[in-house]
Amino acid sequence: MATTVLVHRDPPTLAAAVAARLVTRLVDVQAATGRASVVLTGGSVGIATLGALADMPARDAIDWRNLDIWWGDERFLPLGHADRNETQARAALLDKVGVDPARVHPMPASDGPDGDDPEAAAERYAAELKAAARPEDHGIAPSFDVCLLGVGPDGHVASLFPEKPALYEEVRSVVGVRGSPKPPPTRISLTMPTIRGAKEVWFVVAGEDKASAVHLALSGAGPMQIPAAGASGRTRTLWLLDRAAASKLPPSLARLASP
Ligand SMILES: O=C(O)[C@H](O)[C@@H](O)[C@H](O)[C@H](O)COP(=O)(O)O
Repeated sequence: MATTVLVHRDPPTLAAAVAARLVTRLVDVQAATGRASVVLTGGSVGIATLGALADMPARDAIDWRNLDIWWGDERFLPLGHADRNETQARAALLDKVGVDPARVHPMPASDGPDGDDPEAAAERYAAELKAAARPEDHGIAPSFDVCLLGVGPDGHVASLFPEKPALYEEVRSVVGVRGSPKPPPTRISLTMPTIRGAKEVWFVVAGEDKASAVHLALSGAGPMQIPAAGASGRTRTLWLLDRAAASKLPPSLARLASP
C-alpha cells in the first residue's frame, strides 16, 4: 500500500486540489466499472472540499446517478440539524448535483426509527453497509473507492478518538459513540476495519493545530495514541495537507504539490 503526502499552500487551495483529485478518481473508476463509491467526512476541510467541488465545471464529469455516497461519521442529531454532516454536505454539494437519492446513504438521525439510541442507529447503518457489500468486498461493507477523513488536533478520524472504546472495535462495522471530546457528544462512526476496507483513504487536513498529529501519524505513532495512524487504504493512502498542517514534517516526507 502506497502512502503519498502532498502539501498545498492554504486551505482554499487544498480544498480545490482535493476536489479536482476526487473528480479524476471517481471519473476513472466509473469509466472502468460503471459505478463508484465515496465516504464523506464532516469538519471544515471536508465540507470546504465539497463546496469547491460544487463550484467546479468539471463536477459534471462525474456520473452522479452512479455514485454511492456514504458518511464516515455523523453527529447524532435530529434530521436537518445544521450541525449534521449530512445537512452540511447537502448544502455544500449534494443538493446542487443530480445524485440518485437511493444511493445517498446518510447515517440515521436522532429522531429517526431508533429514537435517541446511537447503538441501534449504528446497527441500522451496519445493515445498510452489509447489504451494499459485494462478493469481492471484504464482507461487512463495500470496499469504498475513496474514503475521505478529516483529522482532529488529537489525531482522531471520523468519531474515533484516542483511548475511546470505539477506536478498539474490530468486529462491528459501525458503532455509536457517547462522550465525544469533540461536540456534539453523541455520534455514529465507521470503525477502523470498515475504513481500512476502502481502496483509498485520503486524509484532508488543514491548520497548525493538526501539525503535531500529522507528524506523529507519519512518524510511527501507534493508532491508540493517534487514531489517524490506524487508517489506511487497501491500495493507497493520501495525506492532503496545507502548509500549516505539514509544518512539523521533515522535508523528506512532504512534497510540495503547489507553490
Ligand atoms: O464529524 C466530525 O466532526 C468529523 O468527521 C471529524 O472527524 C472531523 O473531520 C475532524 O474533527 C476534523 O475537523 P476539521 O477539518 O474541522 O478540523
